[in-house]
Amino acid sequence: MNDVNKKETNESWEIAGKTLSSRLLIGSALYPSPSCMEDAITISKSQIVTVSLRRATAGENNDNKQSWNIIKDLGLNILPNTAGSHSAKEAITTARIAREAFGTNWIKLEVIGDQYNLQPDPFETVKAAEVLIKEGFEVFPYTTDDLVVSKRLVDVGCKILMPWGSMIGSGKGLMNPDNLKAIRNYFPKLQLIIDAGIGKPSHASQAMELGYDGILLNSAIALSQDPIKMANAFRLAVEAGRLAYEAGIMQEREFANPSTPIVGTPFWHQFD
Ligand SMILES: CC(=O)[C@@H](O)[C@H](O)COP(=O)(O)O
Repeated sequence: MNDVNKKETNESWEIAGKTLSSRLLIGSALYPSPSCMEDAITISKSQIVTVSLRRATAGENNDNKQSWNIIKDLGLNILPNTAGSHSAKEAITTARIAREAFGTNWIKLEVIGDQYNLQPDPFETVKAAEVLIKEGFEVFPYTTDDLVVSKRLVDVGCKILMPWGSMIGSGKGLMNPDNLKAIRNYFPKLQLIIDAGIGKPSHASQAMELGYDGILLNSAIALSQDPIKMANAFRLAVEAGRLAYEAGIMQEREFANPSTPIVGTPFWHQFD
């Protein structure tokens, strides 16, 4: 590949010991059917798929087995999640079962503290992360955009943080971009993934332009009218946002600045 062609693609990146080309992490729930899920995941080019031990994946409950077989056959990295847990104890038990069931030490730690807005419980999340890291798990904690909670998670050993964009399934995008920027600036080396609340491809681009390392989403793809087309749209948006970040985004200015600089005498005056 020559140098110009190389600039068409994102640089590869590393997370939890894996080198990946895609920065889009995808959920496996809420799709109208297992085959739609398969096509959407394939076209998204995602290399990490999150699956729940406690919840259904695509389609009806009896489609669960079929969905799981499809995901296994895709040969991607599986990120089991603890969705449905409301305490550290519940999440730890779920993570331990998931490690056996899925044969991976990766865990998306999700401890819900409020059922109405599905906000993560920061206290229980930190408690569970500490135990799981000691047990050798690679913890991907779903957290809010609070800097101090992020610091506590790092203190107990988290190398990845997954702050929310906004509430799960809300599609509201980035509620607090300034908070997300603060986390990015405070932890320049940590792997940071936006998890939840992404509703449109432009939200995903915005997060990538802030320098986030990846995006995890589910509802906006699975619940769209055409999940396969939408998965492709999100792939492109994540790639575009990352390319823009790597290219160096221009600083906003308070005043106009001519994009065509005027140098010397305008050419028509030369004939005066
Ligand atoms: C699939 C999963 O793990 C979700 O809990 C995740 O947080 C994605 O949220 P959205 O459905 O809002 O994209």
